[in-house]
Amino acid sequence: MLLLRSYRRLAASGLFPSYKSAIKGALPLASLLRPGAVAAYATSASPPKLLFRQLFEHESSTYTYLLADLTHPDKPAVLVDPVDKTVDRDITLVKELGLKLIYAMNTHVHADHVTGTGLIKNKIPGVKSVISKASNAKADYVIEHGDKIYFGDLFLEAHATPGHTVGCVTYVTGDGPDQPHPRMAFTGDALLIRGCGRTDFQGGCSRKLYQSVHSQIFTLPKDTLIYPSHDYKGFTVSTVGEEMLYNPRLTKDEETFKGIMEDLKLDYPTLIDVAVPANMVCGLQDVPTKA
Ligand SMILES: N[C@@H](CCC(=O)N[C@@H](CSS)C(=O)NCC(=O)O)C(=O)O
Ligand SMILES: [Fe+2]
Repeated sequence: MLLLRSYRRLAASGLFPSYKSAIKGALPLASLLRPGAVAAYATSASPPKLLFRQLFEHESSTYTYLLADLTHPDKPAVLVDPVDKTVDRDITLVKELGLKLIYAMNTHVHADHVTGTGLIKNKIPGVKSVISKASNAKADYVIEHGDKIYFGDLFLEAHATPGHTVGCVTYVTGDGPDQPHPRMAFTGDALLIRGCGRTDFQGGCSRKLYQSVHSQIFTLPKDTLIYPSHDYKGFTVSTVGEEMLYNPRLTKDEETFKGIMEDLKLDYPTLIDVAVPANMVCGLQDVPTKA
């Protein structure tokens, strides 16, 4: 009876044929009464709470993430790792979707691109910048391990994951009835898909990175979705379980990992001398002063 009542509620929402027409034949009655079948409809028809978009900036191969709580009247939203070059695209999207951007957050002080945080703050008054205290960078809010950044009923919890830089954090969606399942982890450059961030500048340390990933990311539920700051190979998303099995660097023991990182011999990012000083102040010095 309870299951039928919940189907009636769904039918009333207009998403499914009415209860009567379903009974008449749109769906066999047996499937209506099978608890699994009805539960599946209830799950897929519940209004989505989380709005999630993965956005890409081609020059630096950077992902920016937009998250919002759609069931809150204000539709509060956060942007993770916005890039200066794509700020107008991101702001247009936020406006088109009717969201209220409240935080522009960084996973770390980026070395390869200038953050869009400063430009966004200038273009949307009221938006607050967020970065870790350990990064020593300037922002409206400096967060520490365990801090929760709320947008509506949803939140991102900061997990300190140093090693690529001293101040790297991974933002993880919360657990609980309101929070998205599976969880999502925005790993910055700590963990890339089938890779990881380099450890040869900005206080980088391969041992720290190894311990960060193993203690803070690989301990999350295996179905946790991994969303990194960059991808250079065409990947968009992975899972904790997948990286624990197939990451060519982090599946090795710590000593082997250290050797791999020492042998990378990557060129310094082209923009490092511009990007790091700019990002230490959340990109603000690039913002034209208002008349
Ligand atoms: N060629 C790019 C920089 C590429 C690079 O160094 N990427 C970083 C992340 S941005 S700090 C990295 O950690 N890469 C790891 C790897 O294994 O590639 C440029 O010039 O901007
Ligand atoms: Fe980085």
